[in-house]
Amino acid sequence: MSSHFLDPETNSLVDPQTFERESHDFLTWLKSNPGVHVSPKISLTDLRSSGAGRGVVACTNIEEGEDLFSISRTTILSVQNSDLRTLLAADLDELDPWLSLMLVMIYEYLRGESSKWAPYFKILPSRFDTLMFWSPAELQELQASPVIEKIGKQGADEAIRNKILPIVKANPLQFQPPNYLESWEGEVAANALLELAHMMGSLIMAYAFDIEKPEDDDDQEEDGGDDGYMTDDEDQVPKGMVPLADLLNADAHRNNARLFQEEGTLVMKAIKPISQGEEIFNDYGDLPRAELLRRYGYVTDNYKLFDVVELSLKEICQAAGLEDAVVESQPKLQLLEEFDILDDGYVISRPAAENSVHDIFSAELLALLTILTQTPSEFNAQKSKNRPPKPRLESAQVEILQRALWTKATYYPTSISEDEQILAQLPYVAEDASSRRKRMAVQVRLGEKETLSAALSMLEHHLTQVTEHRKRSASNGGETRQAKMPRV
Ligand SMILES: C[S@@+](CC[C@H](N)C(=O)[O-])C[C@H]1O[C@@H](n2cnc3c(N)ncnc32)[C@H](O)[C@@H]1O
Repeated sequence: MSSHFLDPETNSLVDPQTFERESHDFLTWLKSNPGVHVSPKISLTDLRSSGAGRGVVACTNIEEGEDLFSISRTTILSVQNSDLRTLLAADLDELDPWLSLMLVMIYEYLRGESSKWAPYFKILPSRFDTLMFWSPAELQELQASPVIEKIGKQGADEAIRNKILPIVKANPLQFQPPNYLESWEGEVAANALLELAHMMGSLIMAYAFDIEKPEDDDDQEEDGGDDGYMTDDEDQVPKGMVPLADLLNADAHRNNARLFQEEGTLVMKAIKPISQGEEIFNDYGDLPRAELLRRYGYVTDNYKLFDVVELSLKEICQAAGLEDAVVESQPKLQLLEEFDILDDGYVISRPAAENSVHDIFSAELLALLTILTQTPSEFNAQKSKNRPPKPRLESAQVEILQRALWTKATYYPTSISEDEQILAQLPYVAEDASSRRKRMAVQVRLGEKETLSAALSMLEHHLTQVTEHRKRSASNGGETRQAKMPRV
């Protein structure tokens, strides 16, 4: 059973009756807001026994296209709708969408019952399994997964200390310290704020929606941003907490509802017929399980097909025998950089039966491998053509890729079969955080190893095809070379 829904007073699991009552109070509050409509065909349900917290289910059959609920824009917990917007406008304007919503949520949370969103906060979790909260020992279970580098805890801590704490300290009237603190001064208070800010940051990451201006018409999925809580420039869209819309769990295969952003309201509609008793699912996108874990703190096998393995530029350069991967000292890398096709890392998706090498190994990766295998005279010719190399995947490129993938596999201390055995011994739904997290870590690292292994098998098969083609071509006097070369 998930321990996310704890009674803040007793720190013990909220009992089912209290859980039900909080759901009921939340819905009563929500429906009391102007412009909010909730279909009587849906209800909130307790899914803690399957590790999924609260969820939304159909109480009766629902047709495709039916409105499940609509939430007026004024009910969204956002910078726009909070009084803090008028009280501290200048401070809020200085912050990016993540930090400004974080500050607003801290403000509203500290107001307790005086906040318009008090009944909403009561049903939101205060504990998370997102990677931000894992101990070093728990993170170690992820082994060589690159997701560890993306957690961004240090950057988030710094942003909170440097940007949020000074505003909170300077405005004690707006941000009343909790009872156990006299003021926001000192390290104990700073740590308490850090904890509160991380709670809000994690809620934004796993619950918030990008809120489009009414005139934009693209539908939005929930977006957890990039590394840490902070985001790239392109992800500067205002964010908001949309009550009820964020109580839908997600499932890559069973997605049956979507949030449509209309002029004055956001409407959740059924995108498929939904049968009585069925859970109503959103979709968080095609996320590898490592990302699902980082942003949402859970994994399910339904996201297995999106697993990836990542090779860094450095790992590929090493496999190609280069001394380093410093662009300034490597003319081949420089050339790719000039054409804007050099990356720090390359993502390799989990191969499916219908995939060709072309689907799994990107054109940018193949261009890198191609240039790395060019002889000095080929490279000079390439430079004088002033064109990026045509991506190839023949034996020379395959060899580098195989070497890089084999080396990568050695960074994971356990094998696929060992992980399968470990997984078989771990409880499916664990009450304690450490076994729950261990299970998820093993699922993630196992998925990456399976992806590595499948990519290697695919390369092996491709190499056989390339070799056979060469032999056939040689015995035919080279005539079939262009016509039958395996596609890359
Ligand atoms: C947007 S909220 C959904 C509502 C959430 N279940 C709750 O009780 O507040 C996202 C969180 O729900 C949980 N979740 C979503 N989909 C899930 C699933 N298919 N299985 C288990 N947990 C899920 C994860 O903890 C995730 O961070």
